[in-house]
Amino acid sequence: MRKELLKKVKRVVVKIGSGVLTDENGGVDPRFLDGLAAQVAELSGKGVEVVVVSSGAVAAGRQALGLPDRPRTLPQKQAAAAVGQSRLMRAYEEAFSSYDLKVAQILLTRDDLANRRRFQNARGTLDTLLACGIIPVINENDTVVVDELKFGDNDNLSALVTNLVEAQLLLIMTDIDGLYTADPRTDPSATLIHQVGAVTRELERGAGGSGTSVGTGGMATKLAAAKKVVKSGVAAIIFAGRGERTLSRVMQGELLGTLFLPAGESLNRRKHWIAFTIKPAGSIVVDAGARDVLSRHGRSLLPSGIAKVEGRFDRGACVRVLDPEGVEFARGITDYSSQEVEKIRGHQSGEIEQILGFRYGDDVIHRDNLVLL
Ligand SMILES: Nc1ncnc2c1ncn2[C@@H]1O[C@H](COP(=O)(O)OP(=O)(O)O)[C@@H](O)[C@H]1O
Ligand SMILES: N[C@@H](CCC(=O)OP(=O)(O)O)C(=O)O
Repeated sequence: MRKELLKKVKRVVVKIGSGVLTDENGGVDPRFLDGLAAQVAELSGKGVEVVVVSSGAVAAGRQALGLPDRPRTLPQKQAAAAVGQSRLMRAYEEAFSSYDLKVAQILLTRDDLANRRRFQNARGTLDTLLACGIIPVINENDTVVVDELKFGDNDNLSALVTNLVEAQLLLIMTDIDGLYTADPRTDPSATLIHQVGAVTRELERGAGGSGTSVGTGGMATKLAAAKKVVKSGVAAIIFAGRGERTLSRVMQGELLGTLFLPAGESLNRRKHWIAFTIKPAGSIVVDAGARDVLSRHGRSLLPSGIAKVEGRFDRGACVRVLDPEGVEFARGITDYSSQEVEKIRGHQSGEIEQILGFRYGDDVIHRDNLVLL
C-alpha cells in the first residue's frame, strides 16, 4: 500500500519542526541540515520535486537575542523570528550548496493565501522555482503577522502549501516517531499508530500539545494538517526527522512513522481553499431539511432553508454553514450579504427580486462554492 502510494509521488512537501532542526542550545543544527540536504539531493536526482516548509526562526533568533527562555510576548517572538530567519536561511544555503542545490526563501501569511490572486501568484513563483531546480524553503512571515492573519503553526501552513503546489504527499518530520494513542511523554502506555484510514475524534483526543520549549502546536496541529490533506486525496506521513536517513527511508517505503491514507473522494484545489484557507466571516444556520439536501444530495443552499444569520459579511465572503444544533457541517462562498440574507431567509427564490429589488441568482450558496466538511 505504502509503496504503491509513494510510486506516484512527483512532488512532495517536507515540513521540518523546530525541535528537529535545532540542537540542545536552540541554534540551527548544521549536522541535521547536512543530512537533510543529502537526502533532498537524492530525491531531486530521482526526479521528485521537493518543497520545504521549515520552522526554526524563533528558536534560532532566541539564542541570538540572548533570551533565556521561549519568547513570551508577540513583539519578542517577532524580533526573534527576524533575527533567526536570516540565520536559518544562511544555514540552509550552506548545507544545500554542498550538494549543488540552490534554495529560495518564501515567507507567507494567511492573508497571502486567502487572497485568490496572491494565491495564484505564489503558485506561479513556486512552479517557476521548481522548474529551475531550486528548493523553496517556506516559513510563516512571523515578523508581520498579528493573530487574525496567522497560520499559527507550520503544520497548518504545510497542509495549505501542499494544496497550493498540488503535491501528492506531505511529510511531517518531527521529534517523535509518529502519532501515538496518547502523548508518550505523559502516558507511558501510549502506542505508536502505523496507519490511519480516517482521522477520528478519538485520535484527536489523544493528540496533545508540544512537549518541548521550541515546538508549537504539538501533535494536535499535525493531525489537523494530515486531516486537511487527506481530504484532497493526498497522503501524509508523520515521522522522526532525526535518525539515520529517515527521509530517504520513508520515501523508499520503509514502515516508519504514521501513514495517513488519502480519502476516497477528494476535494478539488479550489474547494480545499474554500474549506481551509479563507477565514469565515460569519455563519448561516439552516433548517433540518436544508441540511439533508445539502449533505446527502449535494444541492445548493436556497433562502428557503435558512433559519438564521450570524455576523456581518459581504457578497463573496466565506461563511460557515451550521445545522439546527449549531454544528458546522459545510462552508461556502455566499452570493448575498448578511443583510440581504437576513431579508430573504425563509422565502422562496422566486421572491428574491420582489424583496430586495434585484437578484443575483436563486441560490445563497451555489453548490460549486459549497464544501461539506
Ligand atoms: N498523541 C501523540 N503522539 C505523539 N506525540 C504527541 C502526542 N500528543 C502530544 N505529542 C507531543 O507532540 C510533540 C511534537 O510536536 P511539536 O513539539 O510541536 O514538534 P515540531 O516542532 O516538530 O512541530 C511530541 O514531542 C510529543 O511530546
Ligand atoms: N514560524 C515559526 C515556527 C512555528 C511552528 O509551527 O513551529 P513547529 O511546531 O516547530 O513547527 C518559526 O520559524 O519559528
